[in-house]
Amino acid sequence: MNILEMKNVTKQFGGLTAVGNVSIQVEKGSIFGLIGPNGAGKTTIFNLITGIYKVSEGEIIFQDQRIDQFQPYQIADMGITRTFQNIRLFKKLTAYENILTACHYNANYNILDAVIRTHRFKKEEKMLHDHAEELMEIMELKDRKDIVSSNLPYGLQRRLEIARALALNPKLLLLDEPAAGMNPDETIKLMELIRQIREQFKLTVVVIEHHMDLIMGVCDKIAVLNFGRKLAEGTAQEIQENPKVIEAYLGEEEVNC
Ligand SMILES: Nc1ncnc2c1ncn2[C@@H]1O[C@H](COP(=O)(O)OP(=O)(O)OP(=O)(O)O)[C@@H](O)[C@H]1O
Repeated sequence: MNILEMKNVTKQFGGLTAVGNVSIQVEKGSIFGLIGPNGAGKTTIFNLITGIYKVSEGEIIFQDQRIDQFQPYQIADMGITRTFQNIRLFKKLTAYENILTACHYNANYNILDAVIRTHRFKKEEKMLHDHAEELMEIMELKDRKDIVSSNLPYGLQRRLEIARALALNPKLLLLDEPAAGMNPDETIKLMELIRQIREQFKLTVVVIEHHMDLIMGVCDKIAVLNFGRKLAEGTAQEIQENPKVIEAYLGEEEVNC
């Protein structure tokens, strides 16, 4: 069963076709990779799915509902969450506060509960704190809990961004270059974490990445974009053997698109 479908989606910026007639289907519970050279249209696809950009043509369907005319907040409420290519944490808040702030998006109490500190407020607050603790633990950030996020090493900031995205209880998680700036060990660790959170949170993940090891190691299916067009789609093995993909860039000495 598909959780997300893009049908013949085109996005134009003036005369530039950033995404041209792209169709993809993402199966529920899968990890789907989007790869392609710089400027291929990958981030534009994330911006279309999340409603930041409106499609010029085509349809985007999430859980059997057309979402391409929805506002970003409506799409977020339906359970689509993303991380960004350029880290966007609350820089002056601690790691814990970053996650807790996101957990509060789903807080189930009103302002009166908060002012007079009702039983419901206290119970709910405890749940949110427990959830934040759990996410810190899963993402192995617990020993950095009280560190201001801008002081965390880059790799941990990336993990914190994912933890914060998970705090919103997404059904579909979009990761935009989660391994950017990570060394090979950190990248392998991240790969394991992506698998783990998919299982634990029953998530579907779409990941854009330039690290081919991560993409080939973690994705059930991969779509390759080139100049805004879908060049190929398939399993890691099919993609690596596809002559068009090899010609476009995998055949380069360094497998790093
Ligand atoms: N808001 C915008 N206005 C005009 N052009 C844009 C806009 N956003 C993206 N583009 C253009 O669309 C094309 C696709 O960009 P996009 O950022 O989606 O590529 P990408 O595959 O994510 O690249 P990278 O790997 O470098 O992040 C590029 O030519 C880019 O300059």
